[in-house]
Amino acid sequence: MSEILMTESPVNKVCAFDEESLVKRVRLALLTEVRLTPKPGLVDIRNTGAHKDMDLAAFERSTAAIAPWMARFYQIGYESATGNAEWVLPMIRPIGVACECDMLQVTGGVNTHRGAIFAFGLLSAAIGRLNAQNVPLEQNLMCDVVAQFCHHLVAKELSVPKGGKLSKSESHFLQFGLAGARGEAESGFRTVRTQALPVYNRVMAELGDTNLALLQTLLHLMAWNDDTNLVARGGLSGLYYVQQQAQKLLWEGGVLHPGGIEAMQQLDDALIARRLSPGGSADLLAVTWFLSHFPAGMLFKN
Ligand SMILES: CC(C)(COP(=O)(O)OP(=O)(O)OC[C@H]1O[C@@H](n2cnc3c(N)ncnc32)[C@H](O)[C@@H]1O)[C@@H](O)C(=O)NCCC(=O)NCCS
Ligand SMILES: Nc1ncnc2c1ncn2[C@@H]1O[C@H](COP(=O)(O)OP(=O)(O)OP(=O)(O)O)[C@@H](O)[C@H]1O
Repeated sequence: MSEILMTESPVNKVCAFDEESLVKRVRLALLTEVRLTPKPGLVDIRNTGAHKDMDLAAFERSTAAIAPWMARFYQIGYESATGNAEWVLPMIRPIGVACECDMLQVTGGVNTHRGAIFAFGLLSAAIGRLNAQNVPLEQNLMCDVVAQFCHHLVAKELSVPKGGKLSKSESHFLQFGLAGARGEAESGFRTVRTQALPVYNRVMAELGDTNLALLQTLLHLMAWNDDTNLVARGGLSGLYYVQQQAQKLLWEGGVLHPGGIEAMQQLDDALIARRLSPGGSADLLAVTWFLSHFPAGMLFKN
């Protein structure tokens, strides 16, 4: 909590959170996610999951390269304070592309953090905009602003084929109705707000153990998030396989049950054997951890 200044007011907690705090907090969110172990199919300390082209060191280099860019996203959000929220995404996209270039340079061309850059780029711009408007930084307000930035994004980018070969994300949407990272952002991170944060908060309140809380939250994300990474790698049957295995583990108590960590390792082995990696859920886990440091605030309608 060191870099967040919290002052209690009778109505809510108000956070003063500047660009430097933001960069540090995003860096820590990404490192916390990748170092969390054991994560089924994902890169962690135990192994490289279902990936042959990336490892923990690549994620650490990638994190160091992309975190400083969050200050740029923040600035654009800050400068947008009196403008229309829908203008923000077209303005941060070139910054996102430049940030992706830095990522690719340090990973030798491997996509370690594309989904994370998108999610944290949007959140950073939302924080800048709220700070400039002198509005308290609350989870639900930040997510609401992200939803405003992404208004109609899925319809605009995925529902109208541009001719020629469909992109991976267009075909996930047009064939299966799955909107991936864009859909999650347009909903103001609905899966994070309705699934992940409540589980994370409950385990933290009961046990105060961040690792267990994050692993249990990851299982919930794997059980309910329509992760298009899994579809890209294993088709719809790959997505359903992971969702069913995670649900089964949760019925048995997940990692809070004796033997739960071993069961998580077995699921890791099963996903590696099938080349399945829930990368979208890993991104949302990092977002969950990041948002958990802010007060919840009023319920957001979406
Ligand atoms: C919207 C983004 C994520 C989409 O890119 P793309 O179409 O290549 O998407 P793709 O379907 O491969 O998904 C990208 C990543 O999203 C994550 N993801 C997948 N499913 C989900 C989900 N349900 N929820 C959240 N994240 C998910 C995964 O990490 C995945 O690797 C973004 O990278 C983008 O806008 N790319 C275009 C170039 C650009 O403008 N980049 C800068 C963005 S700031
Ligand atoms: N610990 C992690 N391990 C693996 N992927 C992760 C992890 N954390 C986040 N991710 C997300 O998963 C995505 C990488 O997944 P993947 O390698 O399947 O994507 P791809 O490059 O689109 O596909 P492919 O490797 O099949 O060409 C990244 O965008 C990243 O945001």
